[in-house]
Amino acid sequence: MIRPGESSADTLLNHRGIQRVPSDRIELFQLRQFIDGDLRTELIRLIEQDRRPSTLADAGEDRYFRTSETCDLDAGEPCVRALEDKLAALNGIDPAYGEPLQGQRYEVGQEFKPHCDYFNRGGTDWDKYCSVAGQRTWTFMIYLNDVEAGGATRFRVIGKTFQPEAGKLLCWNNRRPDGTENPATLHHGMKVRKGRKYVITKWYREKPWGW
Ligand SMILES: O=C(O)CCC(=O)C(=O)O
Ligand SMILES: [Fe+2]
Repeated sequence: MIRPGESSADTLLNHRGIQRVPSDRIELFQLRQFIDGDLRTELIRLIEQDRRPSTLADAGEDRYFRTSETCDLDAGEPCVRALEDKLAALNGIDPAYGEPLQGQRYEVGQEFKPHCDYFNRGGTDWDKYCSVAGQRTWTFMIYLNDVEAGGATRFRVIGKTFQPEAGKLLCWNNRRPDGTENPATLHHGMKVRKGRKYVITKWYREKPWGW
């Protein structure tokens, strides 16, 4: 039996059309056309309405590390609920273990430099972000639009790059099979060169988020 806060390759591969990305270093999957045009339009509208500069845990010296804008999506909005339901059906994770959905918007020149989504144990912000819900476990990310140029997501340790494509979902386990954080999940939201990029990010935790 799988734990309520967990997903697995077997669960994900039950979904028609999902592909495991070949790598023996990460559990990483891609699913095209996960969400339709109406839902994408609604989510983009919400991001436009409520965006604020993106922030970082353990922010270092580099003010240009993450230059995008972020939107905390209101769980009461019907389109946000619809996306939560689709994610739960795909990954089998009890929604209590998820952080609230976020939207990200990148203008030309904006990026999120190479990083891992898990928090640094012992980092200055560990207690602030992890004392209740624990470490991040899985990441689910959905591209809401096609980008005219740039904006790919590059996993440089495993040499794989994903182009933004409206409705496409990427998801990966931030841990190795033994449960420790996996540095091979390092990824870079590369600069948008032309157009604008919108994505949804959903992160899960070891313990309930405490909604
Ligand atoms: O925008 C991307 O391609 C990556 C976003 C990302 O890595 C994040 O929000 O953690
Ligand atoms: Fe990330």
